[in-house]
Amino acid sequence: MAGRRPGTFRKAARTPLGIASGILLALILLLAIIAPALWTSQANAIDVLNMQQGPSAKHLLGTNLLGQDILYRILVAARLSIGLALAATAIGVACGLVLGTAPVIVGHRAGRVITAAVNVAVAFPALLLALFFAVIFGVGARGALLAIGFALAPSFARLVRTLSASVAGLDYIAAARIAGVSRFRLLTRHVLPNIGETLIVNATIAAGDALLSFAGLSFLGLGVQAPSYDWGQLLSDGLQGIYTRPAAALAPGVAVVVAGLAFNLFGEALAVGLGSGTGLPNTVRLGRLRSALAERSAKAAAAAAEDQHPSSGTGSADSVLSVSGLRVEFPGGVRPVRGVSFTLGRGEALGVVGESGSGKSLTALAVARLLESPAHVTATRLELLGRDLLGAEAPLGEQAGPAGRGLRWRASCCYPRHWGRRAAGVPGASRMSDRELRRFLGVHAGLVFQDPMTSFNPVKRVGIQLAEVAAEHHGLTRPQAAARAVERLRAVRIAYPERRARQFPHELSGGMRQRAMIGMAVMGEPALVIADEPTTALDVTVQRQVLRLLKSIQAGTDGSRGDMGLLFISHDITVVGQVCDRVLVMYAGRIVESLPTDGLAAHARHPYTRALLAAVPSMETPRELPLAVIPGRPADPANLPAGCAFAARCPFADATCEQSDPPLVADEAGREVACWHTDRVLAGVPATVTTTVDPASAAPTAALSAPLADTAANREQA
Ligand SMILES: Nc1ncnc2c1ncn2[C@@H]1O[C@H](COP(=O)(O)OP(=O)(O)OP(=O)(O)O)[C@@H](O)[C@H]1O
Repeated sequence: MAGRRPGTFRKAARTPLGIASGILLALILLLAIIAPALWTSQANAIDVLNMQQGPSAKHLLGTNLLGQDILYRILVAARLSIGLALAATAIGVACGLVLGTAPVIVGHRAGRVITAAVNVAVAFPALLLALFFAVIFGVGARGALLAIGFALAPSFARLVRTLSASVAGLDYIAAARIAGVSRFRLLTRHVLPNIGETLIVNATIAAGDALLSFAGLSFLGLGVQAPSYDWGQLLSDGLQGIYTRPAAALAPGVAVVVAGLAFNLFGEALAVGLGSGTGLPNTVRLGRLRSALAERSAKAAAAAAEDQHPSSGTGSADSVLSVSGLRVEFPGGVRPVRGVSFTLGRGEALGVVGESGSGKSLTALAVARLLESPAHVTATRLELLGRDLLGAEAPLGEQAGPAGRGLRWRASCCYPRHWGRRAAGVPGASRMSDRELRRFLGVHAGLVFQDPMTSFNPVKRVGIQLAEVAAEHHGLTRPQAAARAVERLRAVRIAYPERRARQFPHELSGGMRQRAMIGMAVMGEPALVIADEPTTALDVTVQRQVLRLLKSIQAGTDGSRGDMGLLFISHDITVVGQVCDRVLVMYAGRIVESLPTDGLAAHARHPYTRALLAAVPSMETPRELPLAVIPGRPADPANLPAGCAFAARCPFADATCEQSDPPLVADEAGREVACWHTDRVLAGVPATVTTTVDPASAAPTAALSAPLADTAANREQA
């Protein structure tokens, strides 16, 4: 919804259903425009010799009481019927917009009254409201128009309110608020443009309903009055002779149904098309998968090379999560995750660090099976508690895996709805259906996102949202789930949990929301919790509290089982050092180093890891010198070099680095690094041959090439 790219709306209509219903709708609208100009005289012509006749060659659908041709009248009535339906929908949308957005503009108290009134109005069936308003506004086309328009308003008001609430909590709205943007401007510039598409889809569907409602009112004699006529009135006229001339009644009925269906189906097609691309919080904007088989086979060779990194991805009986050869690709040759492998043991906290764009979040989302098309996720192994999460398709015939790994199977999945539908191919893994997989992940995995505001539904109370998880995945009754939600809020050290459970997300502070999010993630004591930069949005004090909380839950010092695996994603290597037992350093979609956090500064051998450590200022960092930064920019996942992706920014890089990507090699202590020059890195001897390092970044480069500064922080880490 928010931030949808231009053109997506048009693309949504390009489904088979969208095309068919679009053509039908266009024909009906064209008919409504041209029919009165072409056939009004024939429709109004009175033929006293042929009154109340059945279908004949001259009058294909017969004639009415005055001998007027029913077919021509149905064609001509299209304009009034459809015009009134569209006008009523416009009134409904306009009133809905006013009522739905009023609470934002008029302030809290008046806003609550309006919201309550809208909620009461929504409880009444729209047709009942239309009849009520029809009596108030009087008989006739204008009265019916206002009646149906106002009857539609409450549901649009509710929709606008819900949609506005869902975008109102987003970061950019908060930023605009802080910048002093007025409420009205906030609404017109930031909120409404982001809910426009959904409103249009709903308005299209509502136009079909309005058409039926008009036919109903006219049929009851409350709508269009003679000498004007619409389909409802023709239906009413035709019904008088239903037994002798059924065509006169059936034909206007068919016209109403066909036109109503065209609106509804077109709206549905738009909704399905647009809905498939809308997202999860913190997720990736999705478009269309364009991967052709030829492209796939061309990439296979490069993939094979990347997957040869031995890494820690062999899996073990005691591992919570086993990932091997995980890659994520987007159309256009974008390869943000390239053959990532790791295992996460029970009770282990594994950190993933790297600069922005290194592929950390996509790795987490792929593991949690949250990536949708056009993201193309493949892996040779993706198992949680030994169960295959990916579902596997037939092998692509690649048997050229790394020596000792034996036959290599390539599991592939693009759409969540395909989960489990593929034949199981990963040895030892059992296949799950879609439902089983959802349930399995719901019970055994929890997620904590960077911004809990976008992860919580803004219009639902916190307790209800937590309870939903328990009710859905743990089979608890409502009261049990509610009690569990309160208990979890207490466990994550939220004061007055009963009261907080009854509040909406926006009523909690940032730190509280994040703790509530953690509470939600651990509702069922999952085996795996993925925390994607959970403290980035928090101040340092709250950050410490949240980190401690996560650590205590993971280690079991808070009374929980203590065997939870924590996959902790951060761009801050010192935070990872505090929370995790082991760290994976990611660069350009690959793991370039894997080592224990204990003695991180002393043992880091990859220039990138050392650069990340050097970039952390400490109390002893000389204030007169500029802070060390990593020169240049992160590699573009759509345009990766043939050799080491870090070479262009690395002072140790030489021709070898530019030509070939170093494999991830384990030392005798089990630490893994992907660098051709670890000895020189440890000795702090930069390359003699200058590479393509950005000359503008020469000064910081010196900081990289020097051995890691002997600062207090580094000593502490060492
Ligand atoms: N839908 C998409 N289409 C194309 N490229 C994408 C898409 N989503 C993400 N990417 C690219 O994938 C790369 C990795 O993204 P990811 O979100 O995993 O990075 P990250 O390391 O988590 O960064 P951050 O710390 O900023 O969250 C980025 O370069 C990003 O531009």
